[in-house]
Amino acid sequence: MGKARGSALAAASAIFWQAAPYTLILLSLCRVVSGTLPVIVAWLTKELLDQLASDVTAGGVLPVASGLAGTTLVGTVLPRAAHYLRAESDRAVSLLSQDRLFAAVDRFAGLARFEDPAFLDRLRMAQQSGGQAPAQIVHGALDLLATILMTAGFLGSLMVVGPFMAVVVLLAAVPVLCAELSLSRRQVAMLWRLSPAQRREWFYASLLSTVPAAKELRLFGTGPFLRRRMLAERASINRESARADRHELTVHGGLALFAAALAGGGLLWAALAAQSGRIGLGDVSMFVAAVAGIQGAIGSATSTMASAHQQLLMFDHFLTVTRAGPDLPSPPSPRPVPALRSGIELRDVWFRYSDQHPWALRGVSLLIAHGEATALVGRNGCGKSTLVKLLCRFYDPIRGQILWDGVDLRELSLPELRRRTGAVFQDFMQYDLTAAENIGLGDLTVIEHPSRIERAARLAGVHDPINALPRGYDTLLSRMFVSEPDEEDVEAGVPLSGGQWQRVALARALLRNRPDLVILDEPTSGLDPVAEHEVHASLRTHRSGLTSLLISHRLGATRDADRIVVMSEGRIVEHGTYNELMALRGTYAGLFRLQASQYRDTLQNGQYQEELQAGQCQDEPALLAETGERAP
Ligand SMILES: Nc1ncnc2c1ncn2[C@@H]1O[C@H](COP(=O)(O)OP(=O)(O)OP(=O)(O)O)[C@@H](O)[C@H]1O
Repeated sequence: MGKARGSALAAASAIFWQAAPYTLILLSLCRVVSGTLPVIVAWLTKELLDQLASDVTAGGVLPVASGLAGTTLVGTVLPRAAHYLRAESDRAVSLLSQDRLFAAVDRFAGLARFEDPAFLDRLRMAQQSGGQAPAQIVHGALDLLATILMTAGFLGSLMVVGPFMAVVVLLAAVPVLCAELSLSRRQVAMLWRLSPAQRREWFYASLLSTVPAAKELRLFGTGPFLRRRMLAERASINRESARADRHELTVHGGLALFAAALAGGGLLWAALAAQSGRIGLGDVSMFVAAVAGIQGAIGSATSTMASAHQQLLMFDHFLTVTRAGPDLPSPPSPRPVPALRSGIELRDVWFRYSDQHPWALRGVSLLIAHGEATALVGRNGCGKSTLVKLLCRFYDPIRGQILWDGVDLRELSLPELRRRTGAVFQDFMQYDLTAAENIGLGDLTVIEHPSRIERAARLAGVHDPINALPRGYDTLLSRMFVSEPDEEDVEAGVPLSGGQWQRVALARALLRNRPDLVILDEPTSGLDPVAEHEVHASLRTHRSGLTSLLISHRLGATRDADRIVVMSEGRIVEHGTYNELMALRGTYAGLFRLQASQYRDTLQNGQYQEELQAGQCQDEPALLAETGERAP
């Protein structure tokens, strides 16, 4: 434990040194001076009093008096300078440590760490320390250095002046130090114990105050329930901290009485000894300064150490995250990724998310041939998105291989592989940025090229809605970050509808200049039928000649694929063209007929005709195009 703390202190000091080397030197000097200054002041005071008592001339006291004035001046200026240096170093250190933390997070090439609750918890705690931990730890160590210097200086001085007084001061200091250390350990243990309750409290608080949960909270009326849970967590935290405060009050009260009794007794002795001429007036002042200095320093150092100790625990999370090795193995010299020529082959791929999870893929073998459109269908949870995650190499297969033109993905350069892949995921992102930036994030090299962004938007069928926004492509697609002067302006930030957001995500994926592999995981599930029809037509143009993988529960969208692959419980159970699968009359044909029958029933019972006449329904060919059925 001690060794681990030592290594954490060394790591914190290294970050501090890299962030603010000169400030660290100046701060260390400040702490050395602030540790020794009270001892020097006490010596000069003693000297002055002794000289005054021994009737020296006015000129004789001048050097000592000037020295005392000088040190007092330094003592006044020093805390302010140290305060400034501390703030300056805090800024530099937090910038560097935040950068280190998020650079480390960005280095995780896969998803496994982000889906590991224990690791996520560590990451959250490393974030919560806000990059302050390394600076706080070093400040704690410097405070301790100043306390040690001051205590050693006063004890050494008292040993010279009168060993008996040194014993008295030591006797007063040791129990205070022990008690304060034990209190600080208790406090850290308590904070550690309380952290799960605190995190639960934050979780409930965020549910109560964020947009995604707001709808359900209002609809189901769960606000009071969640508020009660949040307050219950707060109440349990309050109970525990009140108990700790009562304990601290008792200990501190006892210690104060003990220290006061010892110091008072010692002072009484010193006064009597001075009166009887056994010690000088200066010795009494030295004694008084030593008692006050040591007790004050120990008091403040222990509270600094308690917070440094707490920061050490936080810093441990920071170190675990920043020192974590790569989550996906990478060869020493990864192979370049050439343009896809023959295809991507999955060879007997088995995968599960952890040893505790069941297999999500069970021996999948599949060729996604170059230039072909492959559609992947199957019921919820059959493993479609998992297969996509493996194709993007967010995870590696547990058994089996995925080959890019015959080369295992694990041997290839991952950044290059990702550059050659374009994807729209089911859980696509909605960035609180402008429309242009939301699309431009798909390829940072063209984020400043409006024509490329517009082309992608047209392809995804979202150009017209964006163009109609108050500030066109420069409209902020959120009101979250609307600046204060614009707050009254309803046009400053405009949220999109769910389907429009989905098209923006599609445009982002299509921005890449002809990626080798395009993965579309339910790219149109939130679109209205007309929009879906348009987007599929547009995608067909974009896809032609490209290798693509389309996942969709709307089977009509898959019938044009060169090959349809049907999955069930982690296995491929059927594959072939639309005609082959329909002729097979297996799972695909069954699912297809089921979907089509729902439309056919509507058509047969006349409801459709009425809706069409009332203008509530799209025309029949468009409907049938969606299901894939031919018009009778
Ligand atoms: N991060 C994860 N950790 C553990 N299990 C997971 C994770 N993601 C998916 N699974 C499990 O893996 C299996 C396959 O899930 P997957 O998301 O691949 O299915 P899917 O076919 O895409 O389903 P859907 O059609 O509902 O999107 C499911 O049993 C699911 O519970």
